[in-house]
Amino acid sequence: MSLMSLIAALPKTELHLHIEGSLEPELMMALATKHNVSLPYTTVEEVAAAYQFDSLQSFLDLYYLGASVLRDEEDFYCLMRDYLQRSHAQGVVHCEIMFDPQTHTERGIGYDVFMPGFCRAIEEAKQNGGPSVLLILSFLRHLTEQEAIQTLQDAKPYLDRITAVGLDSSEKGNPPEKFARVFEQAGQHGLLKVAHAGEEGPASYIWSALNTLQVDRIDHGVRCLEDPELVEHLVQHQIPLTVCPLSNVKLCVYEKMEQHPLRDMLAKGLNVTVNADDPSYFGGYLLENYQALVTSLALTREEALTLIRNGFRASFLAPEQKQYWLDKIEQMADAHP
Ligand SMILES: Nc1ncnc2[nH]cnc12
Ligand SMILES: [Zn+2]
Repeated sequence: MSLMSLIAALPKTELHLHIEGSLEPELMMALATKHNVSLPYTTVEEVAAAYQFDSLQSFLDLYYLGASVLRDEEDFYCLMRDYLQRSHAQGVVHCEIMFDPQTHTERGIGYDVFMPGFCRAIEEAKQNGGPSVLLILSFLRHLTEQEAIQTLQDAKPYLDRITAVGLDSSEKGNPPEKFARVFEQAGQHGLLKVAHAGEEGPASYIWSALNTLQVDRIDHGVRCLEDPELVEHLVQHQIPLTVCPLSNVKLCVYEKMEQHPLRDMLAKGLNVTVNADDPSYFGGYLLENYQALVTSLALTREEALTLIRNGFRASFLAPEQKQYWLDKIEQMADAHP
């Protein structure tokens, strides 16, 4: 069995996935027609051709534009259904999915529209043997903390469906400490915490996410490598980093996949996981990320197994569920030496 066939067959997690970033050009065009939304593209090929980014911001501009076609409950249902079908086909058994309420509420589309759509698709996946799903409510960091506090308030009727809060969007100039109070409030509601940090922003933002926001995981975190003391801290406390290789290359964090430090990070003992981020914008879902690591970095079988195990260890699953999947991985790895 080839390494890629083994990776494909093993149960896997997805811990860093923006549902709005899984909007495929086909669905975007269909919804633009349905709602009479005008986009600067007329064909799926034109959409794909526009996905050339030179920074996080250049991507975010198109990501928010794309999300503007999502209008009614059925649209959000289709978005989640399509993502869960694709990830199921790739052997993903558990997903922790971010959604950006403010991308929708700013357009007058409320929780009462997107939450029922998401939840219907999640229930359906559960009935059909698809992945289990936990939801992460992510605040847009280019907006104010007061707006994030309002967003958390508005989520109150839905908190039983939400596991954690997150922090995404334009990183530079919007440090984690800007959101100290809203993360504290989220903690008081019993929510877990993650934050994008050290993607484009400096290593100091990772310290701030840990010390000020008290996050359970860091999304991206690759720039920790610029601060040896931080690396030591992350290794010592085994803080999970949800790394997204295709995203990092597409957004020019690294020029080429061959330059990606993922194997060095593993060698240092960092608790690294592999994830897709915004698969329809970055050229692939979870397996395409693994494929890139195997092809461009010569990822080994042991490293691949470590990454896959780390995904379950870093997840918000209950300990017995983690153990169930970790045992399955060992059985399957033993059966295919
Ligand atoms: N990779 C990313 N970084 C920051 N914000 C995002 N929103 C969606 N994808 C993102
Ligand atoms: Zn992200």
